[in-house]
Amino acid sequence: MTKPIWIKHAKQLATLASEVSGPRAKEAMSDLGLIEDGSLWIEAGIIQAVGTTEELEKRYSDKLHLAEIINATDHLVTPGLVDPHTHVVYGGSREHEFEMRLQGATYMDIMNAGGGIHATARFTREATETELIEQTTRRLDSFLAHGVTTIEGKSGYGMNLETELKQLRVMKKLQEQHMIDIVPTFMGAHAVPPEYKGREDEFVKHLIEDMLPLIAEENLAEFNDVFCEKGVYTPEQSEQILEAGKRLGLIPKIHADEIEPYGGAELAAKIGAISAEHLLKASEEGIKAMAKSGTIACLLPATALYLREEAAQGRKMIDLGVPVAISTDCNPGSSPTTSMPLVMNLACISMRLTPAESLTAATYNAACAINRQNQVGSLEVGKQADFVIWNTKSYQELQYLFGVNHVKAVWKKGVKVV
Ligand SMILES: N=CN[C@@H](CCC(=O)O)C(=O)O
Ligand SMILES: [Zn+2]
Repeated sequence: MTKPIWIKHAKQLATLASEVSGPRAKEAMSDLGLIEDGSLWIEAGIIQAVGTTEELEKRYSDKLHLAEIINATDHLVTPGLVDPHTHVVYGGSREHEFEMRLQGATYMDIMNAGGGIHATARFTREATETELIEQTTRRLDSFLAHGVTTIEGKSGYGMNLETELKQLRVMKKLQEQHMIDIVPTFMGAHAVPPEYKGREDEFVKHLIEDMLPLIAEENLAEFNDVFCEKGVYTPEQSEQILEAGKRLGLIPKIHADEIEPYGGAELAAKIGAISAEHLLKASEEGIKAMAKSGTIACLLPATALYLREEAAQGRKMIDLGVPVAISTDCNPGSSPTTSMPLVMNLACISMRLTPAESLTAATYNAACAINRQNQVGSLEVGKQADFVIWNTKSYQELQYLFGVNHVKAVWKKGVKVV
């Protein structure tokens, strides 16, 4: 039997526990469930008790001598960060596009000329499963090193059945091999594959009739995502794809209003998507509709910065009642990063979230965006013992010190992994 683990004397223990159930909006995003001189008791990878050090010392007085004791004096302890939107499984690299964009080419110019998502699809179609596992493992290690213990991962760099299946199977294998938890999303509608150019509706039909049923039958994904954008998939096509997924039990997500306002936020609210992603150009009506439907805004400030675009209106969304989550969007084109701490900094700097809101967006609300709020995202009895000990004294200091990795230690399911 493994020893119990006692984390004690955390200067600040941000539990993220709250009376509010479900995604947090408005003031609820500021409630971090803080405990000064906080303590956690863990057995078999699961949190058994949360409280002050004094409380847990009394409660477990007859077991203290059996425990592995971790002294977190002077440190902030938070839940393991959750990244609810990544394209982590891909082949190749696109550094030359970075230079093209610096010289004035836009993201869509590059994609329409056969680069962008299409370039990564060519690399990913060619890569073997073993190569993809090797490349992705390096990124997963980097996520853990930055305090991220659960991520979502999307397919979408195949856009043919064979490669979409390959990406999803790679995620399944990595889920077994790696300490990080990966929650899979099917995104066959990430772009229109070149072999279907001019025959978009035929591809939509193929995706609905041939791809989605197989993905669902093999239980390879929990979510279904579409790039709803001018020149990619129309709101009508997106709706058809997402409704077809719903009928098979796949929960809808939408890449919405990233480049142009296109009714994506409105569509997310209409079809009951769990989250809408990007939203840089979302309309006020769309934001209000999302607040009403409780759709989570999954905001990606590192992507906006990398594309040198104005960030999404995170402050306004929270004020209007939309629950906000944040993510790296880790992908080889518009956000090649695994740093959620940087994303938390950017959420404050470029979207004017408060430090407390930013932490909620990167933990509990992020877990809600991938339907894992009962397992991770907060430090509560019965949940996985996924947590980070930071080299800062407070969450305020963590958000203030910019662009540096302050991770001291990362624990996943009660095991120290960093
Ligand atoms: N915008 C669409 N898809 C990804 C980028 C994919 C890529 O450029 O490879 C995103 O969420 O940012
Ligand atoms: Zn994305």
